[in-house]
Amino acid sequence: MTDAPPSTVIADETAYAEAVQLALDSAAAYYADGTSTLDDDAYDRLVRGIEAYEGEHPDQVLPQSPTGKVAGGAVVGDVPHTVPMLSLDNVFGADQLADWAASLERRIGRPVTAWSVEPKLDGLAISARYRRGRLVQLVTRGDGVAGEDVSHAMGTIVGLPDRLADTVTVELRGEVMMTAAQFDEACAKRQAHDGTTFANPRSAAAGTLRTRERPYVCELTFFGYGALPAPDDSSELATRLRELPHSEVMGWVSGQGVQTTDATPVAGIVAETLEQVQKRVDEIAAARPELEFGIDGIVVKCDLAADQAVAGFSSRAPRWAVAYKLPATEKITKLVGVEWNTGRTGIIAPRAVLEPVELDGSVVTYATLHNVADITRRGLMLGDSVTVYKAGDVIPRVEAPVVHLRTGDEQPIPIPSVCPSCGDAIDMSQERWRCVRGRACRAIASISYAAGRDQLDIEGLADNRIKQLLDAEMIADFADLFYLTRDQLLSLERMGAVSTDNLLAAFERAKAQPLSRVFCALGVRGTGRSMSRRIARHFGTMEAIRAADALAIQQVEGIGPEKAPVVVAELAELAPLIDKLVAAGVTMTEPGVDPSGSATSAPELPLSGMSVVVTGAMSGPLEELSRNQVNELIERAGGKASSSVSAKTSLLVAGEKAGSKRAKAEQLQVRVVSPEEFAELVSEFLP
Ligand SMILES: NC(=O)c1ccc[n+]([C@@H]2O[C@H](COP(=O)([O-])OP(=O)(O)OC[C@H]3O[C@@H](n4cnc5c(N)ncnc54)[C@H](O)[C@@H]3O)[C@@H](O)[C@H]2O)c1
Ligand SMILES: [Zn+2]
Repeated sequence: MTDAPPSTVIADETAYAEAVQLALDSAAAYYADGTSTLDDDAYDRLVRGIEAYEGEHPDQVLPQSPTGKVAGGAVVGDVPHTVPMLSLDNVFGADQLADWAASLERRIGRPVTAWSVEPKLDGLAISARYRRGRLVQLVTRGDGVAGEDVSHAMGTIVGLPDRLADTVTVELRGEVMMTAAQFDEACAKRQAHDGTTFANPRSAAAGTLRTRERPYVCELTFFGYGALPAPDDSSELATRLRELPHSEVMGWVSGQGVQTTDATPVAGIVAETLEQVQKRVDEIAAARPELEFGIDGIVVKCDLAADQAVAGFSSRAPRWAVAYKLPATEKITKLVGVEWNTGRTGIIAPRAVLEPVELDGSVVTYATLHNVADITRRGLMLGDSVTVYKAGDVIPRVEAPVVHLRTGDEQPIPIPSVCPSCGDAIDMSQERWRCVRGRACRAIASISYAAGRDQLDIEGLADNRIKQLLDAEMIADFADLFYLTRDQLLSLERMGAVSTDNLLAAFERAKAQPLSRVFCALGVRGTGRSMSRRIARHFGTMEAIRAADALAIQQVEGIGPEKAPVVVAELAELAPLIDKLVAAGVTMTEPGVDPSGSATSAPELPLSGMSVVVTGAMSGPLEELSRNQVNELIERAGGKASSSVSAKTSLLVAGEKAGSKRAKAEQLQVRVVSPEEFAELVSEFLP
């Protein structure tokens, strides 16, 4: 988080004028009712682009440009502020913070010994005017000089009392926002009223604060971050507020019964050194995903009134404070689909498929939608532009549709009427839908997968047979199959002696499958057939795989730092199952791999170092093999099975009806062999 994020590239004067107009329109919508078409990241990139263009073409700067103005110059007000309500300058990382602090200390001519460090609340600034202890007026920030009267919102803002503890005359400044719970409720109310919703808590707060007449009332939250006496007030309190350190002013504010962030995990602190400031910045950033309200950075202020007074203000922002920005946690993207999955416990959960979007350091393609109620409560539709939230390690979630970006082409989201995994009924009595089979539902799918042709290849074990065995509680997972007795199987309905013996023989054959298939049967997330083969060939034994930590697992080609810990964690979870497999005598080694686990490409193997592609119909000794089995054969013989022909391909095995891959191989002068020739080459590895 050290560098400033990128900016929009502006090519010429026309593009510049368009960019300025877009920034003005967006900011006007953003501060008015939160209906901007841009997310914050896009807006910030745009403004940085405008700034960069203006730096290079100072003669072309338009008077209405948003740069250097409070609220991007897009807002006006008619209630003058007693003291301007300004913006904050930004820093992006520790180095920039240190530069800012150094220049501030040069300006005031002494080191700053006390820094106040607070969260930057992501809402709307408001000035709350109290006269003799009574709340008399609420004013928005506006253009910084004058704001808009929003006194109608009095009484709907938690944390902003009608009366203070003392009969004092004072102006409180702070942020109006919505907590996650308030946002949910606001969405539900609006959904019930006009079938639409708010895009995110900040725009819900903006819309709610500024709308005078709404048939429904939404609750807001206030957090104070400053108190100002009137400039001409010379009372004892006014003098005290002017002279106290910021942190003590905030103590006084909360003593008046006004909410501050004091009781939250991101309470303001006073730091003596920049190291301590940075430590608190990191703590606040780490706490962000769990907060009940949005923050978009950390505000660092000179705590001492004397330092603030000497530092003063620029026309746009105080010089004694700075915003340490955190990466955006929310973006607008498209909802392209909804998938339904039944989880381990039988819970049926929808998952949003998104147009990929970069968020807080990773690309997000899927996001949680929690449950059906969540979809209806938000009135989500397929094709909607949606706000997606992700911070740190939290699972990304779809916050809401951006209703004002609808085109009319949006479609209702299909809701399943039966369990997507087993086809049985859905228990809809709770908000979280469940398959009526509960945990057993997942078991059917995972056992059926393990028994599949490309895994343990257990012939004669159809899904209804698996259901029967689960219902009779003879098995709970696929390892239990290897413990079934002849008598148990015979006791099942529609199960004769012949099928019983066939099934038992299939179980015996399954025990002899190589490690790569046994591993694949485990169904570890992200490890399909070819990945399982790679893992098996890399480690050689199940013991070695189980002993591997994330770093060791990452040595396998194709497993990155994100996937490795998942594999390790899932294997740990599967330990009891694997133990049962071991005890049942299932094969736990990979043929042809040195048990030390190292050698995967011994030079004496016929295909070592070769990338082999197979296409067309197999014939001769390969005729009976599935494509997966041919691929296994290639890897046993030391080669790498690949699915497409490229310049890196060493060999194409082309059967009849080979088609385009053959043409491409010829064009690239890749060696082409028939299935028979290939069988000859790898004869000692044939199954
Ligand atoms: N999506 C859009 O179209 C769009 C348009 C305009 C602005 N924006 C977003 O708004 C941001 C600029 O917002 P801004 O001009 O309201 O604020 P700012 O970034 O200039 O910061 C100043 C504001 O910080 C707030 N604040 C929060 N916690 C505070 C604390 N502890 N102490 C002091 N102040 C605190 C106050 O409201 C203050 O007015 C941009 O970075 C952009 O992301 C988005
Ligand atoms: Zn089910």
